[in-house]
Amino acid sequence: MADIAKEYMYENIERIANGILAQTKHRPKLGIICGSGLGALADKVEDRTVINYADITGFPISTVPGHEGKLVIGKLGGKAVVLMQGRAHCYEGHPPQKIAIPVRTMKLMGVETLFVTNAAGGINRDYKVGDIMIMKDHINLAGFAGINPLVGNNDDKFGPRFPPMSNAYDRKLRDLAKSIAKEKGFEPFVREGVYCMMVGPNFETVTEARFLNIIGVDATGMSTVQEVLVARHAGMRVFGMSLITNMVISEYDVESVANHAEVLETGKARSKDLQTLVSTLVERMDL
Ligand SMILES: O=P(O)(O)O[C@@H]1C[C@H](O)[C@@H](CO)O1
Ligand SMILES: Nc1nc2[nH]cnc2c(=O)[nH]1
Repeated sequence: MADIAKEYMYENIERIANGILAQTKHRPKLGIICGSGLGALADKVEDRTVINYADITGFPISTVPGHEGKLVIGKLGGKAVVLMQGRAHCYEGHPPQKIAIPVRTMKLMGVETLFVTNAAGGINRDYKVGDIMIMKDHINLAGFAGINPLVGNNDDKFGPRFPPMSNAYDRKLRDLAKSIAKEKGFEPFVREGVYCMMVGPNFETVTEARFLNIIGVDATGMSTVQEVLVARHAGMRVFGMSLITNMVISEYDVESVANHAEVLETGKARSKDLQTLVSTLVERMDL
């Protein structure tokens, strides 16, 4: 088996984590990754330290609009958090092992729980644009093609060779999120379902959309799953939410097509409710 590249090694991640901790007084136990157009949550973080990904040697940089590329460390809902305002994706040319770096960095900073968010296309035909889907499970379709951040030599300091994945999304946090949604009157647009990662960057063909529906997918996107695999490998607790920014076209020969501008627009429109859901969850969860 090929050796792990130096940049992915424990010692390098430890160096990155210590470098970040040296720049802030906060010691977060919660990490939050904001997907396309969802980075406004960072505005709610108080007493913050902000570091550009470009200033963190070894961090993957995002090149996509809607991903600010900033690490924000401070207080949210009374708790210390480290928030990623945007993420890098495999379709930007990053190997999956590189996508693992920010999650492992958070782990070595002391983070125990990871929240992941993303913009996704609705596959479930009962879903509507603007729905928020609590992630119950995922299908790692990219993994079926061998694209998995855990491939390669396993360093037991990060986690075990064969991590279970049948309980990836924390049940208690999902229940808490659902009860908060009920209390806030969000029930009409909060769902719970299965996310599937496609590598992208193209959106789905009609037949791919139909296939995803048949195999039990509710929403599809181009991220998140690899972060979840790495977090669970490292023993972190995970909670995830998808914002349904568009419905994936599942009829042949229709005029409209998916586009990134629509994704960002919906992100803006539903941003406040998503922020309320996340910040209330942070306030009420045990850490
Ligand atoms: O980072 P996420 O998964 O939120 O971004 C989604 C997938 C693509 O990067 C982009 C497509 O509009 O949004
Ligand atoms: N793969 C995929 N990713 C998305 N991200 C936001 N919308 C979509 C979509 O329709 N398909």
